[in-house]
Amino acid sequence: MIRVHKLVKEYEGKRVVDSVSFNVDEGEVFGLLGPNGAGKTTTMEMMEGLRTPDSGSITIDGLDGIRQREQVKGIIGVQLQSTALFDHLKVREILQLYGSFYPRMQSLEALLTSFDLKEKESDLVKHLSGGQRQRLAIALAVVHDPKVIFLDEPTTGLDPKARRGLWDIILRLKQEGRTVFLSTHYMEEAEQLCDRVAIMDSGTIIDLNTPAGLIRQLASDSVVEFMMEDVDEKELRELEGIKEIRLGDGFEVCLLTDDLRMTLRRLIPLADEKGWTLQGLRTRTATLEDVFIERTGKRLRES
Ligand SMILES: Nc1ncnc2c1ncn2[C@@H]1O[C@H](COP(=O)(O)OP(=O)(O)OP(=O)(O)O)[C@@H](O)[C@H]1O
Repeated sequence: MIRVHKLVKEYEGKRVVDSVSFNVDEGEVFGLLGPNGAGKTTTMEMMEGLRTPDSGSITIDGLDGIRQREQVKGIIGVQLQSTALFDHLKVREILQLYGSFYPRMQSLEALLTSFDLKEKESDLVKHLSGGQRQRLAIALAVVHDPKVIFLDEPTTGLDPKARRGLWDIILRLKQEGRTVFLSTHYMEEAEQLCDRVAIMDSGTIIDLNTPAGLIRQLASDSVVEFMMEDVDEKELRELEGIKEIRLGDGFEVCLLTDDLRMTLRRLIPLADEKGWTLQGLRTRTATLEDVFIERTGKRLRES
């Protein structure tokens, strides 16, 4: 459905998108994951026809994303940042207004119902909660029944309940057969929603796979976390199974292991012997966040 080939964008001589290529299949939810400044928004805005690439090509449903921008606009939907919504219009009015920009519009009633905005239809946009505003922003992106939807960090700043509400909506867009292109800082979101994820850092795609595939590539599959004062990294490194040690701010220790059972069997007696207190010891399986740190050495923005 989407083909991006060797896309390049420079600002003041600095390459912020550096020969990026990927394909997005019809009907998939494709995630672009990366830290602040990685180049996600610039990439998406070139795909949306809002910025012109310096070189490279974009094809969306067979149309040239650079030379056939007007036709592309008819088949894509772009979620506006909620701050850009017209605060002084009512929910129903803004949906009608956006619908009027296109030759055909989805049924207003169906939109209000499926985005859970029926009760709010006569409320002013400025009186909506964060989650309701985001639902409205996505409803506005699909008023013209587009094949492809671009969502730029749709759940940033939302509480967990509102975020999950939006996830349901995004999965429904997929069930309707639409292709969803999503940028996010939230690992859990990428794991839950995306069929495939491209990891972007410093203007390039450094990995692209299914969430499970990315995690499988990790050298370690489990993580042991605890808090400890005066970390003896050398002793910890010699524990069986340890692939990597990450020390966080404060006293946080994170051990990545490919043999959780053996690591724990050695860690506990070692802590007794040395008189270490391992506060809040817990284990978990590796996540996309671990993949991201391993590949980039960076953390994504904290949720
Ligand atoms: N119009 C512009 N002029 C100059 N530099 C820009 C412009 N837009 C973006 N940049 C720079 O390009 C780089 C990539 O920015 P971009 O917004 O694409 O990153 P991002 O991955 O979307 O980050 P975020 O998650 O913070 O939105 C950043 O260093 C940014 O400062």
